[in-house]
Amino acid sequence: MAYFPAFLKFDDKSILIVGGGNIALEKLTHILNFSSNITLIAKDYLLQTKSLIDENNLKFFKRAYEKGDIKDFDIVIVAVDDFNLQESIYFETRNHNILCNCVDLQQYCDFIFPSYIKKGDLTVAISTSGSSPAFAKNFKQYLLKVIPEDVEDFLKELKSLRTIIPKGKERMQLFDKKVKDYINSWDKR
Ligand SMILES: C[C@@]1(CC(=O)O)c2cc3[nH]c(cc4nc(cc5[nH]c(cc(n2)[C@H]1CCC(=O)O)[C@@](C)(CC(=O)O)[C@@H]5CCC(=O)O)C(CC(=O)O)=C4CCC(=O)O)c(CCC(=O)O)c3CC(=O)O
Ligand SMILES: NC(=O)C1=CN([C@@H]2O[C@H](COP(=O)(O)OP(=O)(O)OC[C@H]3O[C@@H](n4cnc5c(N)ncnc54)[C@H](O)[C@@H]3O)[C@@H](O)[C@H]2O)C=CC1
Repeated sequence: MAYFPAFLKFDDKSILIVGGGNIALEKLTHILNFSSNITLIAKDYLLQTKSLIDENNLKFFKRAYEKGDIKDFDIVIVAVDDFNLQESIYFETRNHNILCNCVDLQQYCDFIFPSYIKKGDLTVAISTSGSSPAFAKNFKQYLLKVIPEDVEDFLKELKSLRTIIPKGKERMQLFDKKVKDYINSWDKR
């Protein structure tokens, strides 16, 4: 079954990352763009992970995961190099109202991380449903070259016009044309 693409409200969720290595660092970097309510538990932390923790004043514990650690969290990301621990934390979360992501075992993921672009209010998320994360990453890099920097300002302008112009057919047509013209102009840049 395919994954349902949705944009989650993150700033009211408490997030636990188990692990402090390369992949925990990647997941942490991505999540920090949307929330700072993040706690980490790991036996060891990469220097770079520890710097991000300090810069963002995050709560962290330098120790092995213990059963029950998940219970106060809404979202748990298990970024450890231990498949048994990934599996057992996933099954622990089944007794709670917790969304779980295990970095190696897709069958134990309630959600998967997309590759994404964020420019102001524009977010483009790319997933291959786990078929090829490398494709998701490289396709993002391609799209980054296509989408112009000023898209952020263009969206601001549209947002403000939507508050001024009354709703209705005319407004729909006006916005449709304005956006078409803007996107068509990318080819000529
Ligand atoms: C299922 C998923 C679960 C999840 O992590 O949520 C998952 C799982 C696994 N990834 C693996 C490998 C790699 N992952 C990346 C990169 C990214 N992986 C991400 C997401 C996801 N990875 C989810 C599916 C996303 C989708 O496609 O829909 C991205 C998009 C987002 C992010 O990490 O935040 C981020 C790019 C971010 C960016 O730059 O934009 C690279 C490329 C690289 O690092 O250069 C490689 C090596 C090349 C390759 O394998 O393709 C392995 C095997 C590990 C091994 O071989 O040991 C597994 C486990 C398995 O498949 O068994
Ligand atoms: N989903 C994805 O995008 C990808 C997933 N992976 C997978 O991610 C996993 C992690 O990879 P890396 O971060 O590179 O490994 P790493 O060796 O850099 O980090 C592993 C981390 O897990 C922690 N850890 C291990 N056992 C623990 C325990 N019992 N309690 C608390 N912390 C514990 C270690 O202290 C360390 O911080 C690997 O199994 C790899 O196959 C790899 C590439 C991409």
